[in-house]
Amino acid sequence: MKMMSDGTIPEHHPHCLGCGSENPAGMQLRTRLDGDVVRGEVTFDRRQQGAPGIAHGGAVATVLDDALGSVLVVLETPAVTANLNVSFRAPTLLHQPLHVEARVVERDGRKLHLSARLMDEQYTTLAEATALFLVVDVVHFTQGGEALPEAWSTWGSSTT
Ligand SMILES: CCCCCCCC/C=C\CCCCCCCC(=O)SCCNC(=O)CCNC(=O)[C@H](O)C(C)(C)COP(=O)(O)OP(=O)(O)OC[C@H]1O[C@@H](n2cnc3c(N)ncnc32)[C@H](O)[C@@H]1OP(=O)(O)O
Repeated sequence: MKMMSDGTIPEHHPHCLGCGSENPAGMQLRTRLDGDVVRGEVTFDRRQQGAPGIAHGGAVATVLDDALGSVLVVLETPAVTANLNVSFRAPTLLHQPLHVEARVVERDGRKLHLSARLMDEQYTTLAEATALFLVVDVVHFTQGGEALPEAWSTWGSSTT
């Protein structure tokens, strides 16, 4: 299990590994492990706006997918999103601190069934996702021709 000394989960985006930079679309998502659940906080701003004052659904899906990616870091298991199903339960407002959580539901061979939830400050659900991740060999991530983070070299890459 891979964590920093303060319990936070290291940044898992290869392009900004270790630099404390932003996630896709400029979203800052810091995650930590709480029992079996990855928890994090995120605040959307105008860069993620869809309708006026409201986050774009694609940005919401990105945060949920990214929180699920943190679960992979905890598991130290290379996997990719095969299917992501998002239910939007209430408008996600910009400029509000939000809670995110993600967890493993079930593992069946290469198939990782995961779930994630985005909540407002009062923990009211705004969006929830179920996802199928498929465990892949590390070779999968070399297809873009970029160097892989050193930390990934110790991860289990068994796909069985
Ligand atoms: C050692 C170090 C390693 C380091 C690793 C770091 C880990 C990453 C950590 C951090 C990363 C950054 C953050 C991540 C954040 C979010 C993750 C993303 O956004 S990932 C990008 C978007 N996703 C893709 O680009 C996938 C594109 N798709 C593919 O590459 C393939 O389709 C793939 C690998 C997913 C599956 O291809 P196949 O050839 O390996 O497997 P087949 O034979 O098609 O399927 C296997 C089983 O899964 C089912 N399956 C496949 N796709 C399905 C789907 N969409 N829905 C339902 N079932 C599906 C099939 O029906 C089959 O099931 P049956 O074995 O017959 O029971």
